Amino acid sequence: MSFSLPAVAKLNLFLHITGRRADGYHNLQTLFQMLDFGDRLHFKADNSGEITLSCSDPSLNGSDNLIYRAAQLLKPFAPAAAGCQLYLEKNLPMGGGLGGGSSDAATTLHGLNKLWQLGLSTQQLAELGLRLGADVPVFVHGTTAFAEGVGERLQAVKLPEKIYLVVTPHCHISTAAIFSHPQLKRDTPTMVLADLMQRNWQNDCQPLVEQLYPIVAMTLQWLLEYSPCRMTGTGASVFAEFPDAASAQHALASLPASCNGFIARGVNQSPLWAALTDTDSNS
Ligand SMILES: C[C@](O)(CO)[C@H](O)COP(=O)(O)OP(=O)(O)OC[C@H]1O[C@@H](n2ccc(N)nc2=O)[C@H](O)[C@@H]1O
Ligand SMILES: Nc1ncnc2c1ncn2[C@@H]1O[C@H](COP(=O)(O)OP(=O)(O)OP(=O)(O)O)[C@@H](O)[C@H]1O
Repeated sequence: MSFSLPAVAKLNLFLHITGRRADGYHNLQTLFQMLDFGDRLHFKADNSGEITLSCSDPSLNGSDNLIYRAAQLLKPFAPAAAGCQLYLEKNLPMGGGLGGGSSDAATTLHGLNKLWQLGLSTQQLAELGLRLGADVPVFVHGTTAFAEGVGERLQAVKLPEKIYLVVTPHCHISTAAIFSHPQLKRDTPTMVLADLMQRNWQNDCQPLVEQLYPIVAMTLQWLLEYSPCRMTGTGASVFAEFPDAASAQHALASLPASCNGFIARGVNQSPLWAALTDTDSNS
């Protein structure tokens, strides 16, 4: 059996940090917007009992890849002879706040659950995924969602499916470094979702990241000429909403050389779900 599945990006439309837990992790309130753009993972079953992974970007070939680690988490649920060959087509920038690695891990969990016919529920996959990272559960559920806790308490939200220009300045920002920084704002009051939806949306990591990485501040200034914009996650990517693809394309055409960018549509449900249904009907 073989098939391929998408691993899409997310935006944090707002990101509030409401406190720090004893284990160092932070409690958040965030609105995850799924996009229709991302990586692609190819799955092939074999009877080797081994997991092999190769990537379009060879720097990702190691066993610390979240895809490999997700596959290892599922291996104990499968017969000893169950093996797989995985190939990652990497399209998303890394360390960009778009959740690429987490999304790859979530797609791996769904893909191998199918390939090895494990019959695990989405909830079981999300709980396993949380061991790999706070962003993995939302990609396992694959819907635009409001999240609390460290990002694992999810409530699906339906939003208008808008066009976004996503711009990633050429700098790598470590999520752990931002969350452990003494100057990070960690005291935004917890609010109910209805109030959060009414307010101006903000990202509590943005002021610190703009200060530490002037290129992020400059990219936001450039994008602001076209449309109101914000940062996603802990950066470095920033995004703005556009009324249509043509106006987003107009801005993308004058992208500074210090950045990469792509245009995507916000979707309420990840295309992963439709692709999983297709593999059902093809297998
Ligand atoms: C910034 C976001 O992308 C917003 O969606 C996520 O909160 C980050 O999720 P992630 O990359 O999956 O994060 P993890 O791989 O679990 O953790 C990376 C680092 O970020 C810190 N971290 C992460 C999530 C969180 N709620 N609080 C944290 O303090 C942890 O100290 C950890 O060392
Ligand atoms: N499959 C993967 N794809 C990308 N990065 C991976 C993967 N597996 C492990 N990594 C490691 O994780 C780091 C962060 O990658 P990722 O692209 O997920 O960051 P991010 O978009 O900032 O994520 P988040 O928004 O969840 O913080 C990379 O620098 C890389 O070393």
